[in-house]
Amino acid sequence: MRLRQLVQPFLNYQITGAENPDILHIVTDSRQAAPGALFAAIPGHTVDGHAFAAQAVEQGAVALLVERRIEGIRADVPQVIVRDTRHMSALLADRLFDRPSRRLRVVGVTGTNGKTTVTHLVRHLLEVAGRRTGVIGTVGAKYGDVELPLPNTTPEAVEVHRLLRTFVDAGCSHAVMEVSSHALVERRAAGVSFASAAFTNLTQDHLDFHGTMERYAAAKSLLFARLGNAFDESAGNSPHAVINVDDPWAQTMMDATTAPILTYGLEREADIHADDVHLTAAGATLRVRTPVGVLSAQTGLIGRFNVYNALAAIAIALVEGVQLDVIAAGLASYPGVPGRCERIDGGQPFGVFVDYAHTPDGVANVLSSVREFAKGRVIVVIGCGGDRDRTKRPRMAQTAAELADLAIFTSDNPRGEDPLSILADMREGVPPALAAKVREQVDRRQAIREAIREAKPADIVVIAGKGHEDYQIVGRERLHFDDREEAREAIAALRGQF
Ligand SMILES: CC(=O)N[C@H]1[C@@H](OP(=O)(O)OP(=O)(O)OC[C@H]2O[C@@H](n3ccc(=O)[nH]c3=O)[C@H](O)[C@@H]2O)O[C@H](CO)[C@@H](O)[C@@H]1O[C@H](C)C(=O)N[C@@H](C)C(=O)N[C@H](CCC(=O)O)C(=O)O
Ligand SMILES: Nc1ncnc2c1ncn2[C@@H]1O[C@H](COP(=O)(O)OP(=O)(O)OP(=O)(O)O)[C@@H](O)[C@H]1O
Ligand SMILES: N[C@H](CCC[C@H](N)C(=O)O)C(=O)O
Ligand SMILES: [Mg+2]
Repeated sequence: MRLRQLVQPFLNYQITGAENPDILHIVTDSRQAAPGALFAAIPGHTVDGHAFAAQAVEQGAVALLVERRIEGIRADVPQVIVRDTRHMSALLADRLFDRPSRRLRVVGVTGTNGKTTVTHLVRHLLEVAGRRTGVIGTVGAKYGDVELPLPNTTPEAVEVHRLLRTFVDAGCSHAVMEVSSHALVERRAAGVSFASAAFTNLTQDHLDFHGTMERYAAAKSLLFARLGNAFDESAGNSPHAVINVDDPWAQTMMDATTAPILTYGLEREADIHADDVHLTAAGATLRVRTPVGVLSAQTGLIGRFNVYNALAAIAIALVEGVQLDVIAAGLASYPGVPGRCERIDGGQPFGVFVDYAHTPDGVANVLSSVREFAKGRVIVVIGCGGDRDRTKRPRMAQTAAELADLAIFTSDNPRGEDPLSILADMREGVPPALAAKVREQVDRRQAIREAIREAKPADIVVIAGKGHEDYQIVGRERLHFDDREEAREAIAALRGQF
């Protein structure tokens, strides 16, 4: 599409020169600029993309999207000057890719915990119902048999629209995406027309970025505030807000939206309400009242928190018109998400789970869930990520020390921080009375080995915080490291003793 045609619907811009190049793609990283690219210069948290405009032009960019005119750029390269390049790059990508989100039913899932689990479960339910569905989130993008790695839970906006276009071209009718709070603040989902949006819960995380829980909640509520705007009804059902009514922040999300609301929960009265739940070591059985009838279901997902995730997925599937019996079949056949309570079985006489709990609430949930069926002790290996919310460290540590019989504190992704100082932050959360339950081993590999060597028959070892990650970020390096591989090796090393 020609540059002037691309920007024409947006009134508030200025453009330099008289050129009108053909725009083939939009890039926000100068290193990806190529002939035919429009380079969008984004002021980031670490550097300002405007500093790389000249480099983008050298690499072939034919136009620039900027917040101020950049001197020294060739006159035949037009500069489109706008107030907010992050926002405008999203809207232009939506237009360049021919509005892919309007050709799909896009479901957005937000909340502190459970997004990956819910999105993958929804994808499974929709696929069982015969709807081809793409997913975007922490473990990457997936459609059909294709899996693509992604740098963030919600990628930047141009990438989001590009992926949605890929899903349309691959014949998908639906897309399910995790919408993180960072993404909402940074407008990574701008221009996406959502068919429905779900809220799982809000507990402490990311206070380094948002400052307070109120601001964190306000970020999440942005997804509900815009729900249904510019929605094309010919595409299907009206957009719905799907809300976990048992969460204390539910009302904030409900107040933000003008869309119809479908609530789910276990405690309070809800449209989708589980009124008979049995948790077992193998998962859960549940009886769920819905506006269209009663559903008896069984799931292999472990723990009460996963019953909430299942209810969110049931609600979304209902909004998308999936029949109750198909939902029940889908719940029963769902294989689970990599790195979320993933069972590692190397023939050992104790349980080993790799889990992604990386918030105080996530740690409490996974440890209390395994406690319900553990016949022996619960041992946890846990660390906290560097360069992220420090205030959650002592709380995660305290929760681990309270709920486990033995907690081995170790490194997660130290990033730019000294692993020992992260351990010191964790230690501060442990009350003296619990100190005897805690050990420290800064080397994660050794910590996993120690936990597995320590386990006796019927104990359960939970390796928390890194889940599906197959790397460890130390300084600026990303080294291969996979908790599941490490656990298997540690078990194999003991095999003669079982
Ligand atoms: C704090 C934050 O959100 N950072 C995100 C942000 O980076 P940034 O604003 O710091 O970018 P920057 O490095 O300053 O660069 C500014 C601009 O210059 C460009 N640039 C830079 C260098 C160069 O040579 N040429 C060039 O053009 C960059 O491409 C960018 O457009 O924009 C980048 C591109 O979209 C993101 O990858 C990056 O995520 C970083 C890696 C990150 O760690 N983000 C975390 C906090 C995050 O977003 N997490 C959420 C939630 C996770 C969850 O709990 O689910 C997520 O959605 O992943
Ligand atoms: N509904 C829930 N409530 C509380 N904790 C949960 C819930 N679902 C999952 N968890 C815990 O949080 C961890 C992460 O789950 P999941 O990956 O589904 O969340 P997420 O919201 O996608 O996380 P992220 O913000 O990292 O993308 C799980 O491994 C589990 O320990
Ligand atoms: N999506 C989460 C992942 C945290 C996982 C943990 N392994 C860490 O590195 O802190 C975040 O961006 O905070
Ligand atoms: Mg996720």
